[in-house]
Amino acid sequence: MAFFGHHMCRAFSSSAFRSVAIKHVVIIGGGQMGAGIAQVAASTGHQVTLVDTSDAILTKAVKGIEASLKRVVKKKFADKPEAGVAFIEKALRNVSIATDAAAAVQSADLALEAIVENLKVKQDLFSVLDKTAPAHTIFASNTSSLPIGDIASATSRLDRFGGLHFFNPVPMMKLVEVIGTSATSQETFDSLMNFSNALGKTSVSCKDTPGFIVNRLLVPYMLEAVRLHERGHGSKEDIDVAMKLGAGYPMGPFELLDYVGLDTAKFILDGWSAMEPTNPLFSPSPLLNKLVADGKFGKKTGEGFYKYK
Ligand SMILES: C[C@H](O)CC(=O)SCCNC(=O)CCNC(=O)[C@H](O)C(C)(C)COP(=O)(O)OP(=O)(O)OC[C@H]1O[C@@H](n2cnc3c(N)ncnc32)[C@H](O)[C@@H]1OP(=O)(O)O
Ligand SMILES: NC(=O)c1ccc[n+]([C@@H]2O[C@H](COP(=O)([O-])OP(=O)(O)OC[C@H]3O[C@@H](n4cnc5c(N)ncnc54)[C@H](O)[C@@H]3O)[C@@H](O)[C@H]2O)c1
Repeated sequence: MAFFGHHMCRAFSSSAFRSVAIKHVVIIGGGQMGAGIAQVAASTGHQVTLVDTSDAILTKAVKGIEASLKRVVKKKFADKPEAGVAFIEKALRNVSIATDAAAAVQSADLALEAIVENLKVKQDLFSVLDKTAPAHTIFASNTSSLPIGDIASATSRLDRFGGLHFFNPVPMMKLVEVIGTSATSQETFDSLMNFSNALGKTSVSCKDTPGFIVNRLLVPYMLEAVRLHERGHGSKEDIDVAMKLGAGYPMGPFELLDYVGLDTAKFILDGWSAMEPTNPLFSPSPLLNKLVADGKFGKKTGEGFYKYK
């Protein structure tokens, strides 16, 4: 199968389902992305259920949301601290937590996953949710690199399945990539666009090609930086300073890889390398592999290319 050949054209199938006004969102995965999406959805008046595998993870996620909300209001309500407190309380009231995704989706308008970047695990999740979610519930994935159509294939609601790709840190990054597959209905696509806009984001429509727009450009760039360093052609620190001051990027490529998560970066690269083994942009990096094997996933584990403790 050609890497960029499939899922290219999106014909809108007619559907018995109208565009859905998304009010209750179930977000599966309470890590960096899931928690960030939950925060923004709750802040914009949506009812959110955040799902993960344990209460301990969920408690940490809610603490992270609270800390991030405090940073947001420090700027947004700089002159009105009381309004800031009310904003935080209102947002937190909109968030509930759960460990049973199949039960949580029974009242969902949208089920959005932000779990581990693994096709089989995402397919298994949606195949279970497909059985308990009402007919009108739209399914969406926040995948960084996998074809949405491949994830959707595990369900019977191909017309009500799309992609919503957010960026880290979600409260700060203004873009969402909205993805329809060849089977996504116009109504579903419109609902996803409306939801993204309701979150205050700028939305772009993307084809269902691996990496969509941003990651197809950003991931090869970050990996080229690692390879440049592996060749001995620059220190991590110098490369980061060079790209910040010479290209105006807010973070250098090593800082950004640590911020994204090296485990996620490796999942992306390994998946693309399996699809196109001869593409040099997707060739493996021994340094990245070693850091991941050592459990050094970046900022979230306290160490990656740099140390954070
Ligand atoms: C791989 C995936 O599929 C796709 C991806 O997501 S790729 C990654 C995309 N993301 C990027 O490229 C991020 C690049 N970095 C940046 O844009 C910026 O460095 C940044 C917005 C993260 C931080 O801004 P910066 O000015 O550099 O640093 P910093 O001083 O820490 O933050 C400034 C302010 O931003 C706000 N802020 C930053 N992170 C925040 C968060 N998580 N929550 C709320 N507010 C936040 C705060 O107001 C903060 O001020 P504070 O420290 O007083 O609270
Ligand atoms: N990190 C980024 O910059 C970024 C940006 C956009 C998209 N993404 C994508 O978002 C997804 C999540 O990335 P992240 O950085 O938040 O990862 P993360 O490691 O911070 O969080 C993943 C969370 O999912 C939970 N989880 C795993 N399997 C689960 C399951 N079956 N059911 C419920 N919960 C489960 C884990 O316990 C963890 O809390 C990935 O698909 C990733 O590619 C990541």
